[in-house]
Amino acid sequence: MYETEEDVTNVETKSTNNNNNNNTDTSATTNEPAKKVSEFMRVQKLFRQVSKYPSGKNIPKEKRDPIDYSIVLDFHNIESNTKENQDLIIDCTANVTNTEFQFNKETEIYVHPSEWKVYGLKGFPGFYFIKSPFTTPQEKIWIKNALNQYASPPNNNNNNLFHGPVEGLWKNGQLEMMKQDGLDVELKERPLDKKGKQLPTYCTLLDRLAWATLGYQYQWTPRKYVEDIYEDMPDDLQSLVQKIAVATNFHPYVAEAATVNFYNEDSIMGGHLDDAEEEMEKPIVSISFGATAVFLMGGETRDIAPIPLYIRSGDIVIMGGRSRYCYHGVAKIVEQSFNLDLIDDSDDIDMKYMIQWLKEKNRRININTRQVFKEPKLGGKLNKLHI
Ligand SMILES: O=C(O)CCC(=O)C(=O)O
Ligand SMILES: [Fe+2]
Repeated sequence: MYETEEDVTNVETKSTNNNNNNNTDTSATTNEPAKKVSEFMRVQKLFRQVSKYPSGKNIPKEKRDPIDYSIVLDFHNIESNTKENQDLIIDCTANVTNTEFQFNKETEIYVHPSEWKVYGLKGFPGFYFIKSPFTTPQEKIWIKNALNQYASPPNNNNNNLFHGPVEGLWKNGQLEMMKQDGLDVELKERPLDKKGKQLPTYCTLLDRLAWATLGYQYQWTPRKYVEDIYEDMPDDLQSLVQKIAVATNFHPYVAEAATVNFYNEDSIMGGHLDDAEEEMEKPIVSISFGATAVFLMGGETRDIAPIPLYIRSGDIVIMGGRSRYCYHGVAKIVEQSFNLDLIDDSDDIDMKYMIQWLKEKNRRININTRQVFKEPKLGGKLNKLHI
């Protein structure tokens, strides 16, 4: 990962290691000179709105031409698909739900596998789509994990690259939000970063949060994993994806690394391959929460037109087999698509603020895991697992 077409052609450079929200697309305009664009880029552009008047002034969001979503494949509403898309959908439910899962305490609130709906895509062997198997409380647990734990040291994230380790990112950001709401909280002075400058507000850092890494910490500049840069993989994430691997016949599977992506209403992820792993025969297992994405599932070159499909809150995508070698990306976060079931009316104040923060910018969290080594090493901790 991630050399995108933007990087290659310099049409729009997406940097992964600076301090800006690297996913944010600020470039959509119709007045670009005609260029030879790949099929991947052509489809990606169908989901970009003209954002500037010829004068260069910004067009307000509500005045932009609406996007035509009619070609987007929807596994949640099979009947509503175009005939072409219906022909691509393979119902694999029976193969998967026959598998017996060991449900344990942490996982018992998933919908039981016998009730899962699982689909494949014609022409993409090894690709599976599991319609959200999470209950709403379970979705909230993953959101909390991502914000509290995954985006904090010792795991790396894009803010840490720039400022050095930022402790308590969510906790401190929430205190700032509570203060803004007029609540009686005391804010501590923000520490200095690695360059000796005071950290920006935690809310600013949360707004810029674009990615975090788990397990073997992917090194973005040399584009590789380094054997001795490893932090513990969370046990609950390991347990979840191993069950998915059993269900989809990729067992045994050891998640040794994960990328956690934080999207907002303006984010995109350009077409890319995830090919830094020595082990490419094991799938990428990808879970998402919050807003809905238009995901592009492409071919082994950018010259093949990708299939746009919706990924909603709680859905799981498995890219194994040949689909592990295919270009993919996120073309659009669908306007006002935040999963309203997540709105929290409990007494859990942290959860309430997390959901509010996600909803206010139609945010989406994606967690995707990979096995890195052919002989999994898990940072020397493999014997902890029972696979
Ligand atoms: O957000 C997604 O659904 C895709 C993320 C992805 O492809 C990646 O992190 O490599
Ligand atoms: Fe990817």
